[in-house]
Amino acid sequence: MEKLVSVEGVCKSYGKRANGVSALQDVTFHILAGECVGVVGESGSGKSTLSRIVLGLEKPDQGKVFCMGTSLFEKEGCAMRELRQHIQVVFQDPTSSLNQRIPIWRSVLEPLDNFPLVVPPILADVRHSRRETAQKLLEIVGLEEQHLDRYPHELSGGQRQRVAIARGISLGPRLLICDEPTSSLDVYMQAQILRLLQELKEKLGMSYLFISHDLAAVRMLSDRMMIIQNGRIVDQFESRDLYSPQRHPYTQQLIAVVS
Ligand SMILES: Nc1ncnc2c1ncn2[C@@H]1O[C@H](COP(=O)(O)OP(=O)(O)OP(=O)(O)O)[C@@H](O)[C@H]1O
Repeated sequence: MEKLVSVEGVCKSYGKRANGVSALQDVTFHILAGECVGVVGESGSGKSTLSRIVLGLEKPDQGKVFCMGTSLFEKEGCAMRELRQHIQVVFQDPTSSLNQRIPIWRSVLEPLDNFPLVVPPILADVRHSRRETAQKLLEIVGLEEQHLDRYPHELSGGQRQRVAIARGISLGPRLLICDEPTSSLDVYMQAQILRLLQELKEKLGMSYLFISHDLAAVRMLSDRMMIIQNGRIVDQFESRDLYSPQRHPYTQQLIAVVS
């Protein structure tokens, strides 16, 4: 199967070397087309640094990231922009990722407005109309027409996260990075958003890099899992093998904490 993303020997430090923080150390993994790879780690283990690097927002000090066979940091201008269109992200806090001053329908369209020539297959029949495009995107994430003209503060946290997901899928990306997408929600909403992500994975066939400190959530959605500790991937396995006795001692510690 096609390797959609390859991360090879990535290292990243912040601050001066002697007393700096090593956020990622020799990180290597890949994501296949249509696959969901989960990353679990404690606070400060390097998860968000990894997502920023795969998004192309931060350069690694060492190592390479390939997206669809092209090195992410060797491209510039239009080529980089085109590559970025295929990697989208949903962050933890939907409130800060949505503009409070514009209605939901305009927020949903922002990524498409930045790429006016992109017509993802799911929007082919409505792309001629901005309003219909926004409505279709909301429908796909389980919101209704009545939500189009509301402002972010007029929605619940779970509904705002659905809007953020609608934006995330609007360009028909090959990879959706979900960086703690359920952490700001209550348990009931968390389950709903996980179910939505699961449905979208099946419907749209995109890959996910699903980042969380929640072992159970990651296991539910992921085909494969990686455990990150102090910037290093210490364990990688098929999700069904989470409880295998062969797991790394640190993975076993994480399991013990939640069981
Ligand atoms: N811009 C930065 N400047 C300095 N240090 C940073 C910066 N970004 C991250 N770090 C440090 O790098 C390490 C990894 O941080 P990162 O945010 O990637 O971890 P995380 O696993 O996402 O944590 P959390 O779950 O709390 O968000 C931490 O020690 C953090 O303090």
